[in-house]
Formats: sequence, C-alpha cells, structure tokens
Amino acid sequence: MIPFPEEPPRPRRVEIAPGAVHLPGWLDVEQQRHLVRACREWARGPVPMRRTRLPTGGVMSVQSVHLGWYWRPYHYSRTADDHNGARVPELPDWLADLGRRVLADAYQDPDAAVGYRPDVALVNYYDHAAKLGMHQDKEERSPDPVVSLSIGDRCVFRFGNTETRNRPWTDVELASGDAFVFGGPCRFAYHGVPKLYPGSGPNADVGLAEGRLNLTLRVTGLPG
Ligand SMILES: O=C(O)CCC(=O)C(=O)O
Ligand SMILES: [Fe+2]
Repeated sequence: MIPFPEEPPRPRRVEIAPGAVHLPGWLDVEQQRHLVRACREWARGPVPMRRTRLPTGGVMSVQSVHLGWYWRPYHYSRTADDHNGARVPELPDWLADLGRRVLADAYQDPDAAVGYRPDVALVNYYDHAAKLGMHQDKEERSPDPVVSLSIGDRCVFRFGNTETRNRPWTDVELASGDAFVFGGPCRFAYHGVPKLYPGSGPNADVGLAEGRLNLTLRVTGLPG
C-alpha cells in the first residue's frame, strides 16, 4: 500500500516582504502556557481587559490590555484616561527580552536585537467573532520593528503595503506559537486580522479554551 502522505514540516522562517518575517512555531508549548498565564493576570487590571472605544462611537471587537503605555485611537498615555484613569503596569524585562530574541531570529542577526527596547505591549484577545481592520501602527515615533506573538486559534493575518489599505497584500496564516516581525521598509505597512479559525488552537495544552491571543511589542519613541 502507498503510505498516506505526511504533512510537510512547517518552514521555520518565511520572509513575506523585505523586513517582514514569519517565524512559525517560534514559541514552544511551555512558553505559550506561561504567556497565557501572564495575560490572564494583566487582564485583571489595574486597567482591566476591555474593548477599545473608537472616535466614531463604536468599539473594537478585539479586547485588549496594555503594558508600558496605554493606547487608544490615536495616541499613547501612561494612564487609561478614557476608562478608569489607572496607570498601566510596566512592561516586564522578560517580555522585552523575548522580543529581542524574536528579532534576532527573524533577521538572523544578533546585532539587530541589541538596541531593541520595546516599551509598549498590546495584548489582544480575539473571540470567534473578533476581527481587526486594516491599519498602520503609526502612533510611534520610532522606526523600530513591531514584534508579534500568536497563541490559540489560527487566524488569517493580512499583511499589506505601506501606501494604501487595499491590495496588494499577502494573507499569512498565524498559528499558536508563531512570531511575526515587521520592520525596515515594511514597518508602516497596513495589516489586519480578517478571519479566525474557531477551534483550531491547542486549547488545553496552552491554557486557552478558545479564541486567539496576540501580543504585539512596539517601541513608542516617546520620552519616559
Ligand atoms: O492580532 C494581530 O496579529 C495583530 C494585532 C495588531 O495589528 C495590533 O495590535 O496593532
Ligand atoms: Fe497593528
């Protein structure tokens, strides 16, 4: 009998565009579990996880909690001025260090990571109905790369161009444990999350029963 073909191993590093790199399976299960536990702690407060209010009056479908700086459309502050006024917690050194290690692997250059000092982390939680529209991360005054980590359900991460929110774009599937970096000529590319695959995550193995968790690290370039 001809054996059923095995799934090909996922590639370890995929350059999507100059400066944009996908690292499938960068986090092991233990690291993912640790991050899920940490996110549960941060979600409790002092600024609890919530849906960001938009200037249009609506709310984002993604729920989030921030470390280092509080983000709302379209600026940063230290305190949640549109919410409970509390100050966000510091971004822990171990998380910044994780960001540096992702960067070194993404750019295959330990030096690329040496001066990288992310000072804000956005923790985003997607339930099955949540999406994130095409946008640029552009409130930062630094050209340093954005590092993103994914845990839980798989999603389509739509990575576009720096000119418009429309095509051309590349749809990348981000799975639990994947890292994604965009910097250099891609730093201000439009991107979004149009689709989640409910039930596709490792669930109990990482301590996240459903949905998708994303951690996004950025350098604001703002004075301390
Ligand atoms: O969830 C993601 O993968 C992307 C999140 C994102 O683009 C953002 O928080 O600005
Ligand atoms: Fe973004």
